[in-house]
Amino acid sequence: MAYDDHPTPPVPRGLPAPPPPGSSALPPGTYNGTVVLVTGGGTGLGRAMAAEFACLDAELVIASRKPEHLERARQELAGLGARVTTAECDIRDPERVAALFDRATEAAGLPDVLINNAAANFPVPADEMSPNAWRAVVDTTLTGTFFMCREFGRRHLAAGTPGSIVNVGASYAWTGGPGFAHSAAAKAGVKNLVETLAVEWGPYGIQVNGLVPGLMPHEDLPGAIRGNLDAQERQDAQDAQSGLGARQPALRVGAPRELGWAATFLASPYARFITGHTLVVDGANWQRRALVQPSVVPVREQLGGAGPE
Ligand SMILES: CCCCCCC/C=C/C(=O)SCCNC(=O)CCNC(=O)[C@H](O)C(C)(C)COP(=O)(O)OP(=O)(O)OC[C@H]1O[C@@H](n2cnc3c(N)ncnc32)[C@H](O)[C@@H]1OP(=O)(O)O
Ligand SMILES: NC(=O)C1=CN([C@@H]2O[C@H](COP(=O)(O)OP(=O)(O)OC[C@H]3O[C@@H](n4cnc5c(N)ncnc54)[C@H](OP(=O)(O)O)[C@@H]3O)[C@@H](O)[C@H]2O)C=CC1
Repeated sequence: MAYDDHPTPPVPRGLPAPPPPGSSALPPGTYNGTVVLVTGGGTGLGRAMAAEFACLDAELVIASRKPEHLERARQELAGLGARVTTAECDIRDPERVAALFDRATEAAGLPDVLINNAAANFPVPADEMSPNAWRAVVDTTLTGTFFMCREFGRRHLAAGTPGSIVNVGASYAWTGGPGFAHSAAAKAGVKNLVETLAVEWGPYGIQVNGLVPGLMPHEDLPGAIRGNLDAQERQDAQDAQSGLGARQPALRVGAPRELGWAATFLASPYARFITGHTLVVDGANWQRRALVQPSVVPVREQLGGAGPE
């Protein structure tokens, strides 16, 4: 067939939209009798994942620093019919992490599933990053995740019970994250931790997996990150593109419930032989590369004006 004889390719429409809210791939009641602890479960993607577990009859424990985040989510999850315990906890403090597990165990039983979703992040050029800014992000995202895993692992090892951990990551764990040196380094550590702990704890029935969201905007995004995305949207408007979706191979951004469906699968009985794996839910955005990339704009210029909120 000559080149000119090829049929006209279809108009690109991107990846199909996900099923509507309230849908599930797993059987009803999959998490009946299962306690699921979600850190950062009061906002954003943590709240969305907690909602998917709730729809499958999990009993939930949601934990983070701010009671107003937890109370809002508690009401929403209770509206889905879930039993919910809230617990204030700063995951950077190992004693408070131990106290969180005590509270969860007293209220609901030792959690069977741990979703390590809490993290901290803001854009800042590496050369302008203060030691405290580095610590705030790495201590939360990497060290806090480790403290949570350690407490969960210790208690299950002592009890002789199986369990499942899902650590939420980010794709710049593989690529580096210009403008996010602290978070990218911490997420690389989180991915590595998944691989180490899966081997250490597999013999005791504890699965450890990673889950990486792509761009999934939501109303709780911190102002500094929202501002960064808004700046790109303004640029798209100048380029006559149509929003952030146009920058993705999927031609759309992700819906938070798509992450929830992946989390409920990874921690379910149907994924028992999957461990040490990090699943990326991002419509192949992180693999997008070309020999010639868009013109380089130094991170310091991209973030001009960005500073502490
Ligand atoms: C556009 C592409 C985006 C890709 C993103 C992909 C990955 C996405 C990851 C996430 O979305 S992670 C979740 C993000 N959510 C949060 O971070 C919510 C929780 N965040 C917070 O509570 C705060 O923002 C915090 C600063 C991270 C932590 O609060 P904490 O009370 O512990 O710290 P502070 O004492 O307020 O600050 C510590 C230190 O950091 C400096 N700092 C804070 N914000 C900024 C900023 N925007 N720019 C530069 N520096 C900042 C702050 O000044 C402190 O340093 P010192 O002044 O003491 O030196
Ligand atoms: N949204 C996106 O597009 C992407 C998100 N991610 C990852 O997804 C996860 C969720 O992010 P997202 O929902 O967007 O962001 P949010 O800011 O909504 O969630 C972060 C959560 O972490 C909690 N948290 C922060 N610091 C601590 C701490 N020290 N101790 C306990 N809890 C804490 C916050 O609650 P509180 O303030 O009450 O403590 C908040 O609920 C993160 O791991 C993030 O890195 C990765 C790639 C893309």
